[in-house]
This record gives sequence, C-alpha cells and structure tokens, in this order.
Amino acid sequence: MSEPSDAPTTASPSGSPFADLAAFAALPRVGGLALSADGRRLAIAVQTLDHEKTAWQSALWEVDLEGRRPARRLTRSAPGESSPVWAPDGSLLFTSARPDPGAGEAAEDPKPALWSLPADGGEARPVLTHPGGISRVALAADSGEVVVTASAMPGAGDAEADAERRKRRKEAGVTAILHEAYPVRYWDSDLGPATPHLFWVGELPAEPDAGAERPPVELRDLTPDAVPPSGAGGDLTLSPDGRLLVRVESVPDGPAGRRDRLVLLETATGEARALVDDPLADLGAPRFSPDGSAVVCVRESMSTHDEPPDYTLLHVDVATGAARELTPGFDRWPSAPQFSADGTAVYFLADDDGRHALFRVPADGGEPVRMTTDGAYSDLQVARDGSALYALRSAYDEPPGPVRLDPEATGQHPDPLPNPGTLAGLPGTLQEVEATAADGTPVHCWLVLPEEASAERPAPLVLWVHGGPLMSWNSWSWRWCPWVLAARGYAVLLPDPALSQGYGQDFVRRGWGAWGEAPYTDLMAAVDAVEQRPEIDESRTAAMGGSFGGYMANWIATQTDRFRAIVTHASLWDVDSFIGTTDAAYYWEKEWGDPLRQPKRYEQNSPHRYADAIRTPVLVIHGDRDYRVPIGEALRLWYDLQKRGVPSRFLYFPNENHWVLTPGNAQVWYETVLSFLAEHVHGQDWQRPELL
Ligand SMILES: CSCC[C@H](NC(C)=O)C(=O)N[C@@H](C)C(=O)N[C@@H](CO)C(=O)O
Repeated sequence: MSEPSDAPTTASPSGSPFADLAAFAALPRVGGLALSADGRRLAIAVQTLDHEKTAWQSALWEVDLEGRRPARRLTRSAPGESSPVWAPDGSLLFTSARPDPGAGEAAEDPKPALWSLPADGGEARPVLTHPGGISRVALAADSGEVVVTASAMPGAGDAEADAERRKRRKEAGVTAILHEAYPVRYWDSDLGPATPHLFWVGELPAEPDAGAERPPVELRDLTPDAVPPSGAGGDLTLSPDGRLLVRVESVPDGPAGRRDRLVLLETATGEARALVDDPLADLGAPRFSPDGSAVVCVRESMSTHDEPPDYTLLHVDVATGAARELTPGFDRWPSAPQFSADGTAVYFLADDDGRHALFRVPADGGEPVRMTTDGAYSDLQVARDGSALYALRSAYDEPPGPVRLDPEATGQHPDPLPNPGTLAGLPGTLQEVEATAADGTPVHCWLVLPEEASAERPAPLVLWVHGGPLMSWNSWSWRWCPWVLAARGYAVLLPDPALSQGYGQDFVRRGWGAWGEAPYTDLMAAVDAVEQRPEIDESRTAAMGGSFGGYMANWIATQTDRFRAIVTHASLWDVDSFIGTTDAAYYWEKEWGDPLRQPKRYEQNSPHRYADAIRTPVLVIHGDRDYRVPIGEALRLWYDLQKRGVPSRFLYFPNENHWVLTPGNAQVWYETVLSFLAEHVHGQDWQRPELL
C-alpha cells in the first residue's frame, strides 16, 4: 500500500466540490480531539483519501492553540492512526495497525498496537501489542497510568496462550462461534469467541537510550471473568490517581434482554463492586471528578410500551455509591457529561431546538444553562487549569472543526481554531423553517436551497427523513449530505418530526408506538409548508431516508403518491422480522410489544402490510454487513416491490454495513440516488452509473 496523500484537497477545479463526487470524497474529515494535560497541545484526527482513493485514512494532526500556524500533520502510515491521548510527559499515544519497523517480517493480519510519538517529535515507537489488538486507551489524568482494552480468547490466561488459541482455530479452519446468551452480533461484527477485557498497563516505560532494548510491558487482566457477549467493552473512566476505574457493564435483563450498570474497580487488586445498578435504567458515560471523589454519568430510564425513555445526569459519590439527580426537570436529554476543572460544575451536551448545544450545571444542584447559541458540539475537552474548553463544532452548513470556548460564558460563539477541513463555500443557503402540525405543534426544519432557486426558477424538493428515530437533524453529515443534492439544483427539507430530540418529552410521546401517525403527519405538514414557497416547485418532489428514515420512506410510499420517487436506505420494512433479527431487539421490543400477544402496533404501523398501495418508484439500498437493520428487510421489500410491478431498483452493497463507509461505494451511492432522482423527478432517461 502506498503512503497517504499529505495536503487535503478542498476544492475541485470545476467549482464546488459538492458538484463533483470525486472532489467531495476528497474533502478532509475532522474527527476526534485530544488536549494535553498542560492544556498547551491539541491533537485532532483527520481522514483523507489514500493514494489509490479507495480508502479514507485517519492521521493525527496538531492544532496551534494560538491560531497562528495551520494545523500540522503528526503521523503518516497507510493503516492510519486513531484514539489519540496525550501522556503527562507530552508524548502522544495512539493506536495503529502500522508495521513495527523493528519487528522483522510484517504480520499477515496486523492488529492495532499502542504507539507513542515522543514529545519533541521524531519517530513513533510501538509500546505494546496484544494478539487481539488494542482497541482503546485510557489514561489517569494525574498519575499518567494506562489501561487498555483488548479482546481475549476465553480461558487464555496470558497473551501467549491467547495467541496459541487463535493459531489453533486458524490451523483447523474453525471460524464457528458457540453462543449461550443474546445477542450474537453487534453493528457489523460477530460477537465472540474473543471478548473485550481491560488490562492494566500502569506507567509506560521511558524511551530507551539509542540502541538499548525496549523493556517489555506487562499486561495485567483487570477483568479475567469478562464473558461474552459484551465482555468488558463498555465505556470507562480512570480516577486521576489511577487507583480506581469505573466501567459500564452490560448485564442480562430478562429473557434476551440487556441493561448497563456502573462497576467500580480497584486497579491494584482488580476487586470490583457495582457502583450504580438500577433495574429501571441504563447507566452510561461515567466521568470522574478532578479529586476522584465523585463520578457523573447519564441515566436512561427503561422505556415501556406506553412511555419513551427519559435521560438525566447523576452525581455519584464514589465512596458510598449515593446518587443524586443533577438535571431534574430539565426537559432535554443530557449526554457526554464532564466535570469542570475545579469540580464545581458539570458540562454536558444535549439536542436543543435544532442544535446540539453545550450546557453547564452546578455540581451541587441548580438550573442547567445553555452556553452555545448555534451548532453541534462533540469531543469536549476541559483544560485542567480551567482556562478554556475545546471541542469539535459543526452545523448543517459547516463540517466539524476544532474550537475554543469560554468555560463560563453563555450565548457563546466559540473561537475557531486552525482547521484542515475548512470549506471554501457551499452551493446554496441554509434556512430555518417552522411548520405547524395538525394539532398545532411546531415542527422544526432546516431547508437547504440551491443557489439558483427563485420564484422564476423554482427548485425541485427532496424530503430527507432522519434516522434514530430519537434523533435530530442538527449537525454536519458526510453520509447524508444535502449539499451534494443542492449542487444539482435540489432544495432539501430536513424536518424534525414527532419522536425527534430537542423539543421535550411530550414531543417524543406524540410518536411513541405510533410511527405511522404523528411522525408521518408532521413530515407531511413540513412538506406542505415549504411547498407554498415560490422558490419551490411543488410538482417535482421526492422523499428519502436511511434506517428509521428508511422506515419512514417506506411508510410514505404506502400512504401517499404525492412524491415522484422514494429512496429507502437500510430500511425497516416488516417491523416484526426487523425486531427479531436486529442486534438489539430489547431496544425496540418494549415500545412495539410482543408481536404475538400485542400485534396492534405491528398491524397499524408496519409498512409491509400496506405494500399493495405503493404507486411511487422506489430505490432500495442496503448493505449485507448491516446487522442493525439486517439485509432480510431489503430482500423482502425488493421481492414485494417486484411482485407488484412497482418500478424499482436495488443498490446492494455486499461489503458495507448500516452505513456506506468506503469512498468508491459512497460515490456510487450518491451517483445512483442522483440518477434515480433525475429519472423520476425530472423525467430524464435513466443513467446507469458507469461502475455498476
Ligand atoms: C438514538 S439513535 C440510534 C437508535 C437505534 N439504536 C439501536 C440500538 O437500535 C438505531 O440504531 N436505530 C437505527 C434503526 C437508525 O435509525 N439509525 C440511524 C441513526 O443512528 C442511522 O442513521 O444509522
């Protein structure tokens, strides 16, 4: 494989990169963020195309916090680098499956190892390996001690025995997995026979003198009893002194059910006890306070047939396990909490009115306050001296980039930092629209208008329905990018119908267990509202969506013929068969009920029951490695459409999962969608994408 390209391409020669799918695929994509302990260095992960343009490679870049120099690339290898963490000595730890230059012959199936890039630059060196690969690194903020996650074979006491077991299975040609608990798959991976364990690494050895042997790093299994299906793969946090670790543990909950609890573990002995174990809730996203005496976490109440989940933050005393609600009465769903530098406040993120905003709440109780006005934030980092916050910020009209925020101020517009992913411009404008549902409820929407849309040249309209369904259109998306459509002259409507996040619990309740009702009528109300605009051509419209959005695209196809085309990606068609085969049936079954004993919701809301009503041409898209919405949904939908003679096409990806994640396939995805829209919305001849 060749080296990845250095300078990312930000514009195509012919104009907007959104008008040219190859240029669009070449735009740099900024991901994770890591701040050093002294608050002086910031690393980001940036994905760019490799030389062959067949893969996106992730590399680590450093951002100048003074904003004087452009971001600087730190790492460079074909397999790429991810999960950056700064060690207290200023070195940068990361995981990578790059070859070890000192290890002789390259491994046949290289696994990610832990690497360290010295503080003063120079060559990165491998620090530790495991036969199952290193998937995650956690660092104690004060002591600098390290814990890693790696998948271990059942019964293998050490790395040597683990490697031996893997070798024997390989030599015998055995790939079979025996399961004794639900589930058996997650996302696009088979669970087992290896399962994630946590290993204590402790202090990392200092860089050896030139020519000296590297001292071996011993791994101590902190979770020897971790069992499939989840093992010790949940989120975790280390106390600043490295003495304690709190991890999310997935435990059985009724037949074929799971729930998450918090477990406290002494790192010196491996002794563990439940810290928060609530039979009526999932606990997640734990983070230690700066003095290690408390943990903040998210509590998600178990949904029921009648009631959706609700989220709140808990402040947990580590010594006693006493938990106190931090956001009672806050009618939004808090996520990703973190203590302020002095421990007196907690920052968190929440969907709010078409934004994903940053909030702050006093740690000893009080009202949460929203700190940011616009945009969607992620990867929040708190400078340990309390001087600043850093995060990635995006919006529907801006891809993610690093920013600095004031730790106290409200109503903030953060300072942008040098961003290798800055765009030169967009092929249109973004507007905020409020439609009104039949019951008077406001429905928030974003509307993308192409540059040329006007009363004289009204634009065709594409309704794009988000997934989840408990989500919100509020951040940039490379997978669902409306600007690619805008560059071809389409207006794109992005509504947040009932069930969406950021409008309060009652807004979720409106659609709970009744997906074909308020969520559908809210979408139609939004389309009705924008079709009134002179710059929209109401006679040329289409609807599309992925995942839950694909469910809704299918539902729309069965309920109305007002659209000229439907595009349905990774969609739910027969909800009973979906729930029985997805990787997390327990997530859905509470809302929908047992299909044999409580069939009503399935009868009323499963699109496949109304297949005879479909009149609109449908483009079906699905990946075979999709274990979230398994391929059986698309196979049955395709059969049902073909049997009924509905004009339809099926774009099938044998190697993609729920999302289309490789550059070639992603371009073909957009190309096929655009061809299908051109055929049915504009009445043009079908243009089969060249590579299909
Ligand atoms: C809160 S969003 C994810 C909800 C849901 N989770 C589980 C465990 O099933 C989920 O994955 N829903 C999919 C059907 C879906 O609509 N996914 C969307 C949103 O993530 C997608 O774009 O993939």
